Amino acid sequence: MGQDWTQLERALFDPAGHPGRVAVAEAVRELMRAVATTTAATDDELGEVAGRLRQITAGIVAGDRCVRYPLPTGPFSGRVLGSGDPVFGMFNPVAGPLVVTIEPDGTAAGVLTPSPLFEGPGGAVHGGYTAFLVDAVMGTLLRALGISALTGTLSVRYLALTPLARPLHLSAWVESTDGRKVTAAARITVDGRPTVTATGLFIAAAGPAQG
Ligand SMILES: CCCCCCCCCCCCCC(=O)SCCNC(=O)CCNC(=O)[C@H](O)C(C)(C)COP(=O)(O)OP(=O)(O)OC[C@H]1O[C@@H](n2cnc3c(N)ncnc32)[C@H](O)[C@@H]1OP(=O)(O)O
Repeated sequence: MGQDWTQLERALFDPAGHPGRVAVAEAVRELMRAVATTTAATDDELGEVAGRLRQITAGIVAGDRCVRYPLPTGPFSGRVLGSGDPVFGMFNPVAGPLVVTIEPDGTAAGVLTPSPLFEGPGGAVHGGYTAFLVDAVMGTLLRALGISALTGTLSVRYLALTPLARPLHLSAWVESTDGRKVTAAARITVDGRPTVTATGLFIAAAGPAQG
């Protein structure tokens, strides 16, 4: 594996240089969780909170796209830090954020404790969300390996319900490459037990890498 990712992230994206943006994303993440889960506040109280929140939002000029740094292309290893990405972006309140590390052996490992905002049936994590996570960890791995590719076909097998409020351990690796077609695989494990496996057929860009 080539250059250490941490050298690259320092050059391209240093969260320490944007403490306000990182802090506001974290605060909004906490707010979303509180709003979606509170049983203590009355409807009147929440209506009053909504008014105050609208005042805060009115003081921030919104743009059309998430603020994000250009995505580097690999090969790199080490921890991936994201900016505006919805999976691991530290500037994006919707992001887990998933912490992804590209291992020296060319695989990816990630960990995330899912928010109750992503609850699906049976008090477990929504299957669309786990599909989102496995797609992202495979896509990130390919990018880190220097392959700029889009998901062509994603196949997800749900082995068991994925519990909320437990750390999800994600792993991804490349199965095979056939010209522009790259097959990657991923798994989610909770407490040592696999709950989701996935295969992604990624189609590498015919031209230069996209940001
Ligand atoms: C370092 C890390 C940094 C951090 C990075 C963060 C990254 C974030 C990661 C987040 C990750 C998020 C990830 C996302 O969210 S990616 C977003 C979701 N994906 C898309 O939106 C893709 C939309 N589709 C397309 O753009 C095109 O259809 C693509 C690019 C897929 C192919 O169109 P293209 O015109 O280029 O291809 P071609 O027609 O010349 O065909 C070429 C070959 O491919 C085969 N084929 C084609 N399509 C499919 C298919 N669907 N399944 C299976 N196979 C398919 C085809 O048969 C042919 O094979 P053959 O006949 O040669 O054998």
